[in-house]
Amino acid sequence: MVLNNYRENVRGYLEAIVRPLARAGVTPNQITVLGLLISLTGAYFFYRGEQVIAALVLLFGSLIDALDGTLARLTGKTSRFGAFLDSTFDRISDGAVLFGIALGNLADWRVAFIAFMGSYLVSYERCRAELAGSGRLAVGIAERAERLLIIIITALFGYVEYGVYAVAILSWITVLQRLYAAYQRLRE
Ligand SMILES: CC(C)CCC[C@@H](C)CCC[C@@H](C)CCC[C@@H](C)CCOC[C@@H](COP(=O)(O)OP(=O)(O)OC[C@H]1O[C@@H](n2ccc(N)nc2=O)[C@H](O)[C@@H]1O)OCC[C@H](C)CCC[C@H](C)CCC[C@H](C)CCCC(C)C
Ligand SMILES: O=P([O-])([O-])O[C@@H]1[C@@H](O)[C@H](O)[C@@H](O)[C@H](O)[C@@H]1O
Ligand SMILES: [Mg+2]
Ligand SMILES: [Mg+2]
Repeated sequence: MVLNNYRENVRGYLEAIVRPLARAGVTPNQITVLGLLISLTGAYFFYRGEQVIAALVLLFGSLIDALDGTLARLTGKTSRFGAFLDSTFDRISDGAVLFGIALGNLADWRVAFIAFMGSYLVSYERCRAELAGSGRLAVGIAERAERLLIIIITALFGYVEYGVYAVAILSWITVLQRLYAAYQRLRE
């Protein structure tokens, strides 16, 4: 919730980046696919134990992830499939990053698994509750932007292990926060 509030502050910069792309005829879905490929590359660097490079690649991948939606909105090309593709690729990226960290022995695989379950549940809860009519359930201390930034910053300093611990704990707190919010909005 916290970082999502800053979307408006960076919108102008993101639009400046996508304008030439729009002129070149690049489509939002192409950017979405590129974003996934970059995130998978970041995951690969984690697997190789190169956490600083992985962090920089993931940071770049996050920028690309912000550009697809920006391009879609700027050119009036938002689509329901694009939204679905973006969310689906977010899940693949989230899973691949934690898998890469675990495979690369950068963190205890059991903690990575708990972080993985928590991360997926947070996003699933939002999707399922919104489908049930809760309205926008962007609630909780560790939404995707926070989780990603924790991994990126700790990896930049060579301590991604602690990032995984933090995501494991904070994502499960968010699971409880969303459970409670959904209960309040959907109980009757
Ligand atoms: C090589 C590197 C060094 C390069 C560095 C570049 C930097 C300038 C990086 C800046 C990145 C910054 C913009 C984002 C960082 C936050 C990131 C860690 C968190 C994850 O970000 C996710 C991102 C995008 O989310 P979504 O995909 O959900 O949103 P959209 O795509 O916009 O919209 C989806 C929506 O669009 C439609 N659509 C989409 C796709 C498609 N194909 N068709 C479509 O129609 C559809 O309607 C969909 O529903 O979130 C971005 C916003 C973010 C939350 C804002 C955070 C701002 C914060 C102040 C940034 C601080 C970060 C700081 C630069 C980090 C540096 C710190 C350092 C110590 C690491
Ligand atoms: O923040 P979170 O809910 O864990 O994760 C998600 C968002 O960040 C993402 O952009 C959206 O497309 C997903 O469907 C999901 O809701
Ligand atoms: Mg996006
Ligand atoms: Mg995305």
